[in-house]
Amino acid sequence: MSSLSVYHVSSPDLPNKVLTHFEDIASTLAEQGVRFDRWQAAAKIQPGATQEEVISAYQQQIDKLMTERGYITVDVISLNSDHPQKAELRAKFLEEHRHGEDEVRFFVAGRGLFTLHIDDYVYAVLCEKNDLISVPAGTKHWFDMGENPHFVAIRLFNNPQGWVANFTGEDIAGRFPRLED
Ligand SMILES: CSCCC(=O)/C(O)=C/O
Ligand SMILES: [Fe+2]
Ligand code: NI
Repeated sequence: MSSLSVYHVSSPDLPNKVLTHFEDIASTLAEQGVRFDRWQAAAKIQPGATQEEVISAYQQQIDKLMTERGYITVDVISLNSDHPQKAELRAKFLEEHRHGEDEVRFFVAGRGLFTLHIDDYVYAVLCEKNDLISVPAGTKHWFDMGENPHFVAIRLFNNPQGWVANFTGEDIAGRFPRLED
């Protein structure tokens, strides 16, 4: 079940609130300029499927997002626990970073934990299949795929280079909860 836990930066062990209803998650994130939608990921895709398989299964939804919201590049992260570089990949996304553009991710299988650091608060969003999250450019955040990744996310960019991250060098991510297996 998707969820949102909101913490003060000073209390990583105790969330101020935990939300599990879609409307509550979406409205709380919207107050921070973060868009959280639920789409239908109808095609059956297994983590580990290739980028080509995923894009062709979701071409219609991708085209809709690109046309309506102006994204120009798309790629896919599709990982399962057999991936030989899973530890390195996990470590890279676990460092707090920002992007110069919105971070748009459509989960079409599995799950992952996005954590956003906005002013004095931390918003941990457990995203699952069907969730579409759009985090505004410049928002500090990190992502945990867990020790045994199991997810497929379509990433949309309005930058022709695709994924570019600016790491903040802060160690805040290490203080907040990780994705449980
Ligand atoms: C859920 S897609 C992989 C993570 C990613 O692209 C990112 O930028 C995390 O912050
Ligand atoms: Fe990111
Ligand atoms: Ni699965």
